[in-house]
Amino acid sequence: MSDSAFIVGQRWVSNSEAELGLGIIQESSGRRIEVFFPAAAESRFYAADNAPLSRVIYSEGDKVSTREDVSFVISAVQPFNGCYIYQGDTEAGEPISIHEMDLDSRVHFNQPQDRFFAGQVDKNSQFELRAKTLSYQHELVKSPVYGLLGGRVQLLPHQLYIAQQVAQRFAPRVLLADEVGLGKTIEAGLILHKQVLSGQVRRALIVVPDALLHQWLVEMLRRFNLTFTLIDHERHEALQELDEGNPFDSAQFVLCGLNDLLANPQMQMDMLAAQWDMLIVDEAHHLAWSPEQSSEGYQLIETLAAQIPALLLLTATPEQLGIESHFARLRLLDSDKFFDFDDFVKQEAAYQPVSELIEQLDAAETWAQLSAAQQSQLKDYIDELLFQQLSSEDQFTVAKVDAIQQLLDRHGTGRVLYRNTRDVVKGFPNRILHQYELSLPQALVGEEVSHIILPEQHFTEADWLKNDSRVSWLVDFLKAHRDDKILIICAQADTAQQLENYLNINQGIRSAVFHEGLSLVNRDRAAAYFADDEEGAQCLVCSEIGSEGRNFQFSHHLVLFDLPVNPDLLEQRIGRLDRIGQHHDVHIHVPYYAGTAQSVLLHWYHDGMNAFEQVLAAGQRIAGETKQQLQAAMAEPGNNKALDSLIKQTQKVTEQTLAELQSGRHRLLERHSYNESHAEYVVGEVESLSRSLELAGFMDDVFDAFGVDQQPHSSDSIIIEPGTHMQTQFPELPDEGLTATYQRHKALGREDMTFLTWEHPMVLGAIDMVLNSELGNSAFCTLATDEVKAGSLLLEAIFVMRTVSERDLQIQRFISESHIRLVVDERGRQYQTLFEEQDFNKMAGRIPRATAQELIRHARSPVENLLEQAKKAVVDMEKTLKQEALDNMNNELEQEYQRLSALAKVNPNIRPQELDYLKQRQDKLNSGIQSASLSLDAIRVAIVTEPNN
Ligand SMILES: Nc1ncnc2c1ncn2[C@@H]1O[C@H](COP(=O)(O)OP(=O)(O)OP(=O)(O)O)[C@@H](O)[C@H]1O
Repeated sequence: MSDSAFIVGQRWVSNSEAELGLGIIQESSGRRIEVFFPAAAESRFYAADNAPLSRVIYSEGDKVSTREDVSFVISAVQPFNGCYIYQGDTEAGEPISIHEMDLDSRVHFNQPQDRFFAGQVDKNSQFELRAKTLSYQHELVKSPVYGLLGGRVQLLPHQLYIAQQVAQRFAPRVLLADEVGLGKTIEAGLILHKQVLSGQVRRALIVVPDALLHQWLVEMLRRFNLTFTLIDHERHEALQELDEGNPFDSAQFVLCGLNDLLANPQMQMDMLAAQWDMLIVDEAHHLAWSPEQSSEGYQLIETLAAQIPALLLLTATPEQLGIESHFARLRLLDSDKFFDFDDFVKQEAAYQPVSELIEQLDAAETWAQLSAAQQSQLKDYIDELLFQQLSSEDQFTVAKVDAIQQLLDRHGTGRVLYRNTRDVVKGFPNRILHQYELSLPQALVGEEVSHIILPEQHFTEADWLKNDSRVSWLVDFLKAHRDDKILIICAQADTAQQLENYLNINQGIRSAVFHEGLSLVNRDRAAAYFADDEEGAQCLVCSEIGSEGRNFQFSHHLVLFDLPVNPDLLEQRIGRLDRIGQHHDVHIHVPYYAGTAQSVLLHWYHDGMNAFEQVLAAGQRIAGETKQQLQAAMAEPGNNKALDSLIKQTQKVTEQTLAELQSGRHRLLERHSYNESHAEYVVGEVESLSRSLELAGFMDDVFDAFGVDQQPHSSDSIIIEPGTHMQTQFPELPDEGLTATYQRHKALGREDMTFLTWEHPMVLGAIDMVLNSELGNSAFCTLATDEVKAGSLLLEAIFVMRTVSERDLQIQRFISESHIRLVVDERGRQYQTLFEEQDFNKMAGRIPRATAQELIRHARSPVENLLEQAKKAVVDMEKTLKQEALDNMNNELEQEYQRLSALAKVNPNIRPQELDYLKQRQDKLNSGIQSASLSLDAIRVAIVTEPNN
């Protein structure tokens, strides 16, 4: 509507000072008008014939507010003495009718057409940036690997495979049980990150042994940009004193030490009273349980696990304490299914034939190669249709892949348990054992050799350091390896402390110590001193506690000052160095006294089960089965016969156990934990979605639009700083600026640099900033072409599908287009195919702002007509797009539902909640899509001009 006579009481907006809000004509006498802007409490005077003002008239359906802040949707607009009366119903259902003078003055124009008519036009580049941002955002959200790009991690197939499999589920509950050092923390981080980005997890809680708090805090932040708040008892107390509600509600992501929690009942109560979406528990094998009784730690986690929907338990040794302990972890994941231990043991035994069948099927090239018994077993295990395909030779090869998948899906603890081994992951360095046999020092001659496991305990305390030959051996060793970082592990904290003190003070060796007697801060400090490349310690002496969960792969020499009796502890020790990121062979050095119990242990590990040079999947079990022989041999270390018999027996048990694991449940587990071709597909998708060059181009435009300065730093990196003209705070950009790279390989080597990916909070923040602000949603340009008559007006309109629905539904995923782009003329003819986006951008010329405002004042009515034409044209498109989205969604969810409910019939690990959730989700998505509509997101009006040439 155009209405330019100035009448007292009318509402107008300033084209050049839109921030003043809605103005009221105070006086209109002849050539001068006075406008009062109540929101800014300021008046302006203008010449009536060229006032930079736009008339504001609302239409039916617009939502407005009164100056008393009562809002309503306009149902009728009545003219009244040159002004308007707006009528409607308030939210409380009361009829309301107000003069336009009584409108709220604090309006802010953000709708494209309102801004356009108010003369607020943006640069062409900003309009183009907006359209590009819509496309990029849509592409991200639609991808099945959205959430897996942003980690500062190498793209390792075994981790991405698990993360993708697990994170796509509703409230996943799994046990991540990869072998030591294969990256369970990273897998948990990837899963959490993906679920956070997709809106499924808003609040997460991590509970870990106190010694690992700092490491988790740092890993989550530097690798995933997830900022956790550490709440220990001191912080809990401080927060309590502030009296601002439950201390655990003070942060979105919280990290806690298990022991700290156990010592503080109030902390436990507060933690249980808070709402969480995901719980992660590291080193979960510490939670002791038996059918008769469970530890306090177990009980606490059990209570938390019962009320938090998603649960990730991490342990490298799921069966460390035997099958009972394994069952205890599974119970936490799903107590409905794992409620009877004896039943579970029976089920476990039943996996063997399935596993064998899978192997036989895999090896067969034709149906006929399978025996009649195997064929009939398959008939029992798989779907009828699939069985028919499998048994007809021409379909055998294709059906075989599906049949194996079905067998894996339906049998075993598969869905709740993932375990990758070094055999699958490959590329790990060798482990090399170096044995140093020392003769018994004089002071120990006559001691009971069968007791010598920790030799330092057999000297007088004052002089063990002087007399224990392992110490002098160690000093020589360290001096001979001056340029290497050496990790030394011993069982006892006292030993570690005294040994380090001696190395440091008496021998002048740069060393650090790490044991349970130190505060967490001092432990982290010691680890950091050891990690420091330039001025750091040459060696770190750790007690057993140092051997759990820590990352010391920058070192490749490990000294085992003594040997633990538990094979899992031995594996934990070696796992500090033999982990992802280790680039050298790992050298394991063991000094020991000949003819003592200690030497028996060494032979048992090395000659009996090869535990130093390879990872043992079942060390604990082998230990259990050879316990008696071990004790006998240790009781008489000089008795070669006993030693021989121990070694032979251990070798036999090891061979048998490994063979069993290969064929039984472990083989099933291995197959289900890693599917090479799917893993490669996931890695490929992550790589192709990463598009670092495009991201750099996009961010150049964003920095430009928001006034952020950037300059090259070194190859592949930039320095970003707030510019002097920056008007709003730029997300995640500190005042002092930062150095960033778009390259993963660079980011992995340079942790001081920010790694910018499409999922980095700065990039996500920038995308939000563009799309949630009005930047670029109204533009005016020339269009140099001879395809349309010069002087005509065209409208380029961008529509997006909007819906009011919960974020975690991610409706965008089902909508095939990020936006609809239309180019129309006054008669509704469409030109978007003739002038494709890129071409239009190239042909679009700048119109100076003042000229644009002048033109807009005269073009209101034709532009309103163009808008009408565009809106008419999208009606059908909206229907098609919605129908497509509904079909896509129903297809996907229906298939998923069918698959899961078929599975639920045979696999008890499918929780009924998962099926309910799918149905509810489908319903919510259905109504979300039904209520979606195409809404105008941006407009660019073009005046056609003659081509320049
Ligand atoms: N994808 C990856 N990219 C880069 N570094 C990785 C990756 N995966 C793991 N790492 C590094 O390898 C080391 C081992 O990973 P992590 O701590 O997650 O293993 P883990 O299985 O939890 O070990 P443990 O069994 O000792 O607790 C860590 O230093 C981790 O940062």
